[in-house]
Parts: sequence; C-alpha cells; structure tokens
Amino acid sequence: MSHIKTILTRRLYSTAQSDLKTTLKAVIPERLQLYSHVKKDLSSHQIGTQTVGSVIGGMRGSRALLWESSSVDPNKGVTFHGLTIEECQAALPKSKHESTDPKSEMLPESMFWFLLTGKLPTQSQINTFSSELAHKGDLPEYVVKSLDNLPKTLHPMTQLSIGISMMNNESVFAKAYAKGIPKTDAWEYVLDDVINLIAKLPALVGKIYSNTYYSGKNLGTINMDKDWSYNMASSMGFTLDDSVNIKDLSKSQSNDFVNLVRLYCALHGDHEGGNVSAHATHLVGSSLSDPFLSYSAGVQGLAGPLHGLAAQEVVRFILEMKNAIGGDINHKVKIEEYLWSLLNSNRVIPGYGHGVLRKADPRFTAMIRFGDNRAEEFSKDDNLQLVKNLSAIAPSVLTEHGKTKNPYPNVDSSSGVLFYHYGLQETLFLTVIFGASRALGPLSQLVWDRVYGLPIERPTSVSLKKLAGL
Ligand SMILES: CC(=O)SCCNC(=O)CCNC(=O)[C@H](O)C(C)(C)COP(=O)(O)OP(=O)(O)OC[C@H]1O[C@@H](n2cnc3c(N)ncnc32)[C@H](O)[C@@H]1OP(=O)(O)O
Ligand SMILES: O=C([O-])CC(=O)C(=O)O
Repeated sequence: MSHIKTILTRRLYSTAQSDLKTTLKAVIPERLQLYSHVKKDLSSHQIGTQTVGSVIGGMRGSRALLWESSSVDPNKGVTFHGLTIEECQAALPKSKHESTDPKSEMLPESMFWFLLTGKLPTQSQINTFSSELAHKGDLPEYVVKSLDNLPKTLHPMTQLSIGISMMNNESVFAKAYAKGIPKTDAWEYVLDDVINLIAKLPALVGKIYSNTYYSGKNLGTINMDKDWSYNMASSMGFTLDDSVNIKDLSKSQSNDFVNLVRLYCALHGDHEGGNVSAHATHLVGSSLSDPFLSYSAGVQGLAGPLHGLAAQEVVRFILEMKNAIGGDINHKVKIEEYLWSLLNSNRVIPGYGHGVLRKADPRFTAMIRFGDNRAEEFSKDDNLQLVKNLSAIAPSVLTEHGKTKNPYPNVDSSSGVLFYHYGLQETLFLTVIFGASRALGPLSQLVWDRVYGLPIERPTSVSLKKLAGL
C-alpha cells in the first residue's frame, strides 16, 4: 500500500512549488510530443470502429450521425432530400404575392416544410404556413425587456443565443415533459416549439439589430399577410410599406433585399448533420433539452469564426484587402501579395476551405448568381467584383500554400457583400441572419429525433496514452 502511494505521489504530484499555469506549462511539451507521434505515426490505426486519425482529427470521415433532410457531397455540395439548389429554386413555393415573378426566390418556410416532411409543399399550404408564422411572431415581453437591458456592445450572436434560450420559458415540450408524457408523443410538443421558435426569429433579429445599432427604435412591424423573410426585412427596417426604410432603399432595392433574405435563409438552412451548429443542436437536444435550449447551443456554435462567423469575417477581410491594395480590385499580383501576407502571418483566408467540400460550394455560386441576375444594381459594386476576382485567384495561392484540403470558396465568401450592398453594413450583424436561417434544418431534424425516440448522445472518449498504446 505505501509502495503504491509512493509511486502515485511521484507520478501525480507537482514537485515544484509553482502556480497552476506554470505547472501546466511544464507538462505541455511532453504531452505535445506524444500527440505529434500519435498524429504522425498512428493515424491509420484502428481503435474500435474508428481510426486514431478520426478520434483526434475532429471525427473527419466518421459516419456517426443520423440526418434526414440534406446531405453534402464533397464535389457536388449540398442536396436537400436529393434535390439540388437549382431544383429547389424551381420547385419550392414563393411568396403568394410574387409567385410568377422570375426574380422572386423560394421561401425559407417552403424549405423548412420540405426539410421536415420530405414532401414539396403546395402554394396554398405555404400561404397558410407563412400566415401561421406571422401570427405567432410576437416576442414575449420579458424577452424584449431583457434584450433591452443587454449591453449594446454585446455581440449580436450572443444576444441571439440569449433571446432564443430565454424563450424556453414558453416551451410546451418542457412543460409537458415535467407533467409526464409518453415518449411517443414528444415529437408533437417539440414540433409546436420548433414552429414557435422559427416564427419569432424575424422579430428577434429585428430587435437585436435595432437595439445594437438604432437605440432600440421600432424599425418595422410584422405584416400578417407576408412571408417570414419579408417580415424579417421589415423588422430590420428594410421594407418600404411596413418599416421606416432605415437605409432609404428604392422599391426595387427593397424587393431585392427581401429576396436576398429568402434565398440566403433557404440555402443556409441545412448542411447535413455534422457541421458545428447542427451537431450542437442535435447533441443538446439528445438530453431532451427543449428546442429553444438546443438551438441556442447551435447558435453559439455558429458564432465561431471557423463556422458561421466567417460571414462577418469575409466582409471585413474584403474591405481591408480593398483598402490595402489601394482599390485596385483587378490587380492580380496585389491580391496575391495580400493573401500571402495573411497566410504568412498564420491567419486563415476567411470564406475558403471546408471540412467536407472539395470543390467550390454551390451555395457560393448561387449567391453570386443572385448578384449577376441584377447586373445593373451590382455593375459598380467593387466588393462583389473583388469577391469574384478573389475566387479566381485564391485557389492557386492556397494550393501553393499547401495546407488546406479545399482551396475553393465556401458559402460565406459571397453572401456578406450582397447584404452590404443593400446597406446592411454593420458587419458584426451578418451572422445573425445565418443564425435565423440555420434553425430550419437542425430543428426539423430535432422533431425526427423525437419521432424515432433517439437516445441521449454519448460516445466514449479515450486518452492520448491509450491511443498511443501506452
Ligand atoms: C458555413 C461554414 O461553416 S463554411 C466554413 C467557414 N469558415 C471559414 O471560411 C474559415 C476559413 N476556413 C477554415 O478555417 C477551414 O477551411 C475550415 C474550418 C472551414 C475547415 O477546416 P478543416 O476541415 O480542418 O480544413 P483542412 O483539413 O483543409 O485544414 C488543413 C489545414 O489547412 C488550413 N486551412 C484550411 N482552410 C484554410 C484557409 N481558408 N486559409 C488558410 N489555411 C487554411 C487549416 O487551418 C489547417 O491548418 P493546420 O494543419 O495548421 O491546422
Ligand atoms: O458543413 C459545414 O461544416 C459548414 C457549412 O458549410 C455549413 O454548416 O453550412
């Protein structure tokens, strides 16, 4: 016994009289050495059904999640129940007021219906559903008051996640669960919560925008006869008839903005289950946290710069680059030099690379198409032109740099500058629209998680020493 104690004491206790950080610093080099060995020499080794490389490499290549609504092919990108973006654009209902307008975009609520059911909704089903969302769109008073009391300097994504999380006070699922419900009924309560959550996003997004940038002024109202994206645009003050038109847009610019929200939100709604926001929502939901808590976790994941926050980072990067190259947006050499300066200072090029994709993201192309279809509006937009030039130049620079497995643009590359064009120039806000959009897919899957009665997610962890066979 005393022998064991001596060994443990020698192995486990710090010998020096040092503080916490110093003690940690001292043990890092040895552990890093072991980590490098495991990564370099043992990645292909099998541990259970996984490779060691997958365990320490962000679970790449591990098929570990059940997800119904979309899938991502490395070369072709996302499909929604097997339909490509263009097929969805052709098949999903638009606003009832613009159903024959070729420039009007599919509605995110049509996408949600499709993601959830796997069935294409009819125009009349969507008219009714848009109206249901509008009627459920009011924010509870305590949420408004709490948002009003947050510091204006709080990042809009943090405000979004707080707002969503607070509404768990409304959760019919949480209340029903507390009373006791059969497991087989859970999905119906979850569906009610999911619809309520999605319905409240336009007002929530508008409230955060107004509080952060316009001192809480009422910028617009929800119109019961309009769709979810139109109401989001109104809440932010970007429509002519239902808002203060805060950016003084023309009628056609305001229509474009609404359609940009529609396209952006429909496209960003789902990207299979492994991305951080979807996975976080699914993981938290697996403990039977209600949809508000679950999706607020998803939003917190989306707020990371390697994931959704890249939407804001790209716009900042494009503006900085334009400045640094003296506005010479067509100067290939200057652009290349700027990219190298970033890479050489160990920064990532935002909007490039992907965990799964190995070609340009078709969502990137769809957003660029949105601008190209409005040639007159965008003909003098240097930012969009720079984004396009960059997409022709950056892949060869990143390939020569030799690190990223995918040197092509991802979805975040193009979308921010489109919003910027129409006056949404508060860059820290851009990911909030992403946050509203991403509710569609992960929350539709959450309903199915409860239909199937999926268990709590609980993989097993393993230590580095064990991976190294020590
Ligand atoms: C909605 C979305 O989430 S889309 C993604 C949005 N994020 C961005 O645009 C941020 C920039 N891109 C990246 O950081 C990455 O490409 C990610 C996070 C998207 C994917 O990461 P991974 O799957 O690890 O990419 P990959 O396996 O190609 O990474 C290998 C190396 O290339 C580097 N790399 C990847 N992309 C880039 C990039 N755009 N610029 C510079 N280096 C890059 C990685 O940092 C990594 O370096 P390391 O070996 O020193 O750690
Ligand atoms: O799939 C991913 O990892 C990131 C992404 O593009 C998304 O979530 O839309």
